[in-house]
Amino acid sequence: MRTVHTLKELRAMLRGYRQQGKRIGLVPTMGNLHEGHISLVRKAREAADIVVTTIFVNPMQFGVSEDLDTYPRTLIEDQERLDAAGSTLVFTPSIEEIYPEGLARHTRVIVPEVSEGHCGASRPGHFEGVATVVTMLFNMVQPDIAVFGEKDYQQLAVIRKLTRDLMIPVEVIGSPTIRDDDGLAKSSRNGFLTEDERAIAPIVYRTLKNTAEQIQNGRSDFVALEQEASDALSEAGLRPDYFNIANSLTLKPASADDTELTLLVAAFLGTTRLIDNLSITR
Ligand SMILES: Nc1ncnc2c1ncn2[C@@H]1O[C@H](COP(=O)(O)OP(=O)(O)OP(=O)(O)O)[C@@H](O)[C@H]1O
Ligand SMILES: CC(C)(CO)[C@@H](O)C(=O)[O-]
Ligand code: BAL
Repeated sequence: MRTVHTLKELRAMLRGYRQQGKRIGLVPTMGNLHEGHISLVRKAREAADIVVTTIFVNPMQFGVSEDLDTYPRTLIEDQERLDAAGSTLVFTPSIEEIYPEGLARHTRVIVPEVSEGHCGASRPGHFEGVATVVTMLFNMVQPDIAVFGEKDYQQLAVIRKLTRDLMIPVEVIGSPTIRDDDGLAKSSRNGFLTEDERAIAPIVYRTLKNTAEQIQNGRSDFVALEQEASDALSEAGLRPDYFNIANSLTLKPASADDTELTLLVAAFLGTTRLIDNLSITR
C-alpha cells in the first residue's frame, strides 16, 4: 500500500491503474480509523479493483468552536489498518494542497434542502464544507464508486444529491453502521468519552430502538415521541441537540402517512457530540 500526499503523485498513480483498466473505489475519511471505516474499505474492495482511502481532517466543515484542533490524528496506525483491510492507496493531503488560496477564497458547493435541519441546523456551514471537499475528492480521484457510512445519514443524503445534481459519474454506495456490542455506533469521537460517559452512551441507540418500536406499534404522534426521546436522553445525563423523526428521502419532518422513516439523533455527552440514526418501514 502506498501513501501519497500531493495531487500530482495521486494522479500519476491513478493514471497507471486506469491504463490497466482497473475499477477505482474511493473511501473518504478523516482518519483515526475504526471498524466502521474498515467496513467501508472492505465494501469498496468488493466493488472495485483499486481502493483509494483519503485521510483529511477538512477544516471547511468545522465550526469555529468545534474540535478541529483536537480531532484525533493517528496516521501510522491508520496506515497499518488500511493495509490489512486491502486499501491500495492512501491519499493524505495537507490543508495547503486542498485549499491553496485559503478557505475564504475557495469555491464552495451548496446543497439545498437535505442539508437543512438536523446537523445542518446545529452546525451552520458544515455540509457546505463536506459537499465542497467531497466534490473535490471526486474530481481528484475520479472513482467509479465511492463508499460512505449510513452512520452519517444526512451526510450520505447530501452526497447523493450533489452527485446527481452536478452529474458526477460516480456510484455512491451507502454502508451499514458498525456498532459496539452494546449498540453504540463506532465513531472516532467515542475516544473522547470518559469511562463513566462510555457506560451511559448506549442509551442513544436504545432510545432510537425504543422510539422505532413505538412507531411500529402504531404511534404516529411524532412530535410527542421526539419530546419523550429527548427527555429520556436528558434523564440519562446527555444534552440532546435534536431527536427528529423524518421522511427517509427528503429528511423533512415525517407526516402520518409516510412509510419510510428515519429517526435522527445528536446529543452531547460531556463535551462529546454523538450522532446516530435508525431507518424503519411501516
Ligand atoms: N460506525 C460506523 N459504521 C459505518 N460507517 C462509519 C461509522 N463511523 C463512521 N463511518 C463512516 O466513515 C466515513 C468517515 O467518517 P469519519 O472519518 O468522520 O469517522 P467518524 O468515526 O464518524 O468520526 P466522527 O467522530 O468525526 O463522526 C464516513 O462515511 C462515515 O459515515
Ligand atoms: C466525508 C468526509 C470524509 C468529508 O470530509 C467526512 O465528513 C467524514 O469523515 O464523514
Ligand atoms: N463524520 C462527519 C464528520 C464531522 O463530524 O465533521
